[in-house]
Amino acid sequence: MRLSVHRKAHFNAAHRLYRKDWSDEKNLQVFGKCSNPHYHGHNYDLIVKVTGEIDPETGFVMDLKRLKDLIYEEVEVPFDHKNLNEEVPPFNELNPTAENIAVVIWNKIREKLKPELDLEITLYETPRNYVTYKGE
Ligand SMILES: Nc1nc2c(c(=O)[nH]1)N=C([C@H](O)[C@H](O)COP(=O)(O)OP(=O)(O)OP(=O)(O)O)CN2
Ligand SMILES: [Zn+2]
Repeated sequence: MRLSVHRKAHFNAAHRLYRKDWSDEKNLQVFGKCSNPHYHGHNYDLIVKVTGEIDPETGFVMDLKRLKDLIYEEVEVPFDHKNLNEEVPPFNELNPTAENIAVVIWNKIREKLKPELDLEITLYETPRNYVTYKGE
């Protein structure tokens, strides 16, 4: 029997949707206001879903305190109140779209989880725009 535990988290960050190899005009044409050279910010909401078997000894799929600490270390500390393009690798080289941010978060958390656990990330960039990624 497999079931899922979830942890919500939150961070604020600034970004600019932008490709260095495109002109400002092309960036503006493709990314619109999100390509503002002076950046803009979002209140990101994150949901981390971990799926696995219940450990018969602990009754846990995973200790949610450990998941909370993992998200804090891997996401909140490096991302919160940061300019993603300027301060948070790999977004100096990778366009910080919601999709790319979700994949980066997934990779960071995946490597800290036991292999038998499945991971899915839901990232809200605005209350109405969100992406999901489960490593497929
Ligand atoms: N596929 C994607 N499309 C867009 C992304 C993205 O990450 N992936 N990002 C943006 C902008 O960064 C930003 O999200 C602005 O989007 P927008 O729809 O204009 O949202 P609003 O600021 O108007 O706020 P709502 O609350 O969602 O109305 C654009 N596209
Ligand atoms: Zn944006």
